[in-house]
Amino acid sequence: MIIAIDGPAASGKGTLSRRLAEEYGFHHLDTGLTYRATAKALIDAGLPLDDEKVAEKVAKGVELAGLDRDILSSHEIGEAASKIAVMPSVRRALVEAQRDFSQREPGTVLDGRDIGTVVCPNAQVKLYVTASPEVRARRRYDEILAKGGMADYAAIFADVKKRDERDMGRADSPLKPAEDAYLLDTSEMSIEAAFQAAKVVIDAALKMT
Ligand SMILES: Nc1ncnc2c1ncn2[C@@H]1O[C@H](COP(=O)(O)OP(=O)(O)O)[C@@H](O)[C@H]1O
Ligand SMILES: Nc1ccn([C@@H]2O[C@H](COP(=O)(O)OP(=O)(O)O)[C@@H](O)[C@H]2O)c(=O)n1
Repeated sequence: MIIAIDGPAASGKGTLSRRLAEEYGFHHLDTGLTYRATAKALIDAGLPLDDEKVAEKVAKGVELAGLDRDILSSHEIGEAASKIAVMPSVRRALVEAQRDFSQREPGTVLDGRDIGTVVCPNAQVKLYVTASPEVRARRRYDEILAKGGMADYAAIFADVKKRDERDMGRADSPLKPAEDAYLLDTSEMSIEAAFQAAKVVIDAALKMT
C-alpha cells in the first residue's frame, strides 16, 4: 500500500507521516528532504540556486539513504529548497528516486507537495493536510524556540505565506489537493487527533484491499 500525504509548510504532514509509518510498519520518505538536500549541497559548494543545469546534476546525486532531518531542517534551507523546486529537471530527477522508493514492501508513506498528484497518482490513500497560515507559522516559531533558537514570528509568518505562493503558484507540479484526497485541516486538531482521523481513513482503505 502507498499512503500519499501532501500539504503546505508546517501543516504537520511530516509528524503525521512518521507516526503512520510506525503504526503500520511502513517505510517513510519525507520528499521535502530530497529538495532540501539538493539546495544544501548547492549552498555548501558555493553554487548558485538559479542555475537549472547545475541544480539538476546535484539532484541526480542525492542519495535517499543519506538524508538527515536534523542537518536539513533549518528554515533557510527550506526557503532555498522551494526555489530549486520550481525547476522541472530537478523535479524529474528527484521524482524518479521517490517513485522507486514508493514501491518498497510491505508499504510506504511519502509526504511532500505533489505525492498524490504526480509522484504516486495511484496511491491507495491520499491525505491533504493543512492548517491556517497563522497556525503554521506559530508551530514553526514554537519549534525553533523549543530547539533553543531565536525566532521572529512576523518574519516566519511572511516566509510561510511566501513559500505557499511559490509552491502553489509554480507551473510544474504545484501544491494542490489531488481530486481524490481526503482533506485534513489540523488548525484546531492536536497531533493525536490528526493521527486518529488519518487512521480511520487508512483502516477503511485497508479493509477494501
Ligand atoms: N496537529 C498539530 N497540532 C500542534 N502542533 C503540531 C501538529 N502537527 C504538527 N505539529 C507541530 O508543528 C511543527 C511542524 O510540523 P511538521 O510535521 O514538521 O510539519 P510539515 O512536515 O508539514 O512541515 C512541529 O513542531 C510539530 O510538532
Ligand atoms: N514533494 C515535494 C516536497 C517538497 N517540495 C519543495 O521543497 C520545499 C521544502 O519542503 P519540506 O516539506 O521539507 O518543507 P516543510 O513543509 O517541512 O517546511 C517546499 O517548500 C517545496 O518547494 C516540493 O516541491 N515537492
